[in-house]
Amino acid sequence: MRLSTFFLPTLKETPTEAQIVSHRLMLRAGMIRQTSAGIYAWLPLGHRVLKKIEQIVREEQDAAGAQELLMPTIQSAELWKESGRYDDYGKEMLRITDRHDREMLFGPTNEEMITDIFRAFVKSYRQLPLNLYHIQWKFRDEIRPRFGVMRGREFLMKDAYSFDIDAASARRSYQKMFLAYLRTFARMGLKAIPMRADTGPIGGDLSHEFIILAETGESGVFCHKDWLTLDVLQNAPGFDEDLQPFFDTYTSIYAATDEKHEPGNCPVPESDLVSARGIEVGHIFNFGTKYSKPMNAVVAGPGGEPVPVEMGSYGIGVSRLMGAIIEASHDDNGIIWPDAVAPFNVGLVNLKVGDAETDRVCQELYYKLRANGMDVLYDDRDERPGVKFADMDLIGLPWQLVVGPRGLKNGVVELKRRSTGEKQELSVDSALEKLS
Ligand SMILES: Nc1ncnc2c1ncn2[C@@H]1O[C@H](COS(=O)(=O)NC(=O)[C@@H](N)CS)[C@@H](O)[C@H]1O
Repeated sequence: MRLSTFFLPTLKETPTEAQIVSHRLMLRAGMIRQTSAGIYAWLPLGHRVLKKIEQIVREEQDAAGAQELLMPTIQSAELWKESGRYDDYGKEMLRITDRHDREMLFGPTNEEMITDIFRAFVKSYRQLPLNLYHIQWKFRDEIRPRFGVMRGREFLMKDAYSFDIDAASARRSYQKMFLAYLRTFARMGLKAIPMRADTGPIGGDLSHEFIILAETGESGVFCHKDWLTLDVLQNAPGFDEDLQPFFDTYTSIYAATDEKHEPGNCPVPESDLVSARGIEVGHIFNFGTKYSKPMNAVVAGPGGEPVPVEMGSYGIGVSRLMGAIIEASHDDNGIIWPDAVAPFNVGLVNLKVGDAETDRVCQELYYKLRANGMDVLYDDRDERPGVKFADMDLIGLPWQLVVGPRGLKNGVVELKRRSTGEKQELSVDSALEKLS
């Protein structure tokens, strides 16, 4: 992509309405634009990151054996009346009336809808276990949307739903999602700590929130200091193995949100207890027959008897993750994207547009890097080097490859690693090799 034609409306000044660094940087880097309270347009740079985050979530759900589908955003109120949640949900639910005066709503979550789809087709325990998920926009009319995409009103969520014949099998489904979540966040360069949590309007009695430690986080959390150094995926089991030992290990090291933490009843000595702020990037629930009973989602058991299925639901805040990653990975100059979610892998900087040799080498690098499968943002603008370097640091691409007449006289280009600031002078071929 050539920066001279790329729609990247960066801002010079820091927007006053942004209270936290991720919101400030997403606006300055031209990634989003607020269209109304808590609702955003995803501009090209932000959209690229959103798709990369989505793809990692998708791959790890698929690896765990979940199957992707796509449910609509607009739902009938009928289903929510069946489950009894239509009135409970309160003002957060955006209620809509269609032209035939039918009561509809913009879905805040999909337990009812997925249960309706399930009960229409699944009749036997032989078809279980089943885990269906989608990555779809949700609407929750938050009373105070804030912190940019962190607490939006329209936001992108991966929500998965598991169906099992009994509680033991449902626990295994829950454990598979538990492992999938730890793998997912680790791939994004995030340390997510699973914490016992309240179940709230979703329901059930077993629930974990996955929290990223960040001083601007909305959640107050307490955990054993070991969490700060643990590598949970070292020797992690495969999805087809017994996950109970892994699950027991990583749910026994103390970690609790402030709602669950009882200072007088905490097993961790003061000296080992960390109190911090965190961002909830995922939340998983096991809620048994809370929806299958009222909605009559039953299958024929081994003896032919009708069995209401045991369910769980598993959410990841895909759009919230964009903000969480920036909160966890930035410096004074801007964003520092982990390689796995970066909008482009390399920022190619031409220091002297119009200089024949510099232009030629940039063209060659631009062509060869893309031929090697790299996403390249080529800064071919007629701008001063200082502006180019500042923009590249702001948008946070993992690598900057800088080409200028002086370097070329010595047969070198400069390669900079954004996360460390480390710079190397390399020949063109060595740079290509290092980046491929
Ligand atoms: N207002 C919001 N803005 C951005 N992300 C949100 C918002 N509300 C929730 N999320 C994200 O969505 C995740 C799942 O939301 S949830 O309410 O906890 N869980 C559910 O909705 C369940 N149905 C899981 S399938 C949260 O962990 C959080 O990361």
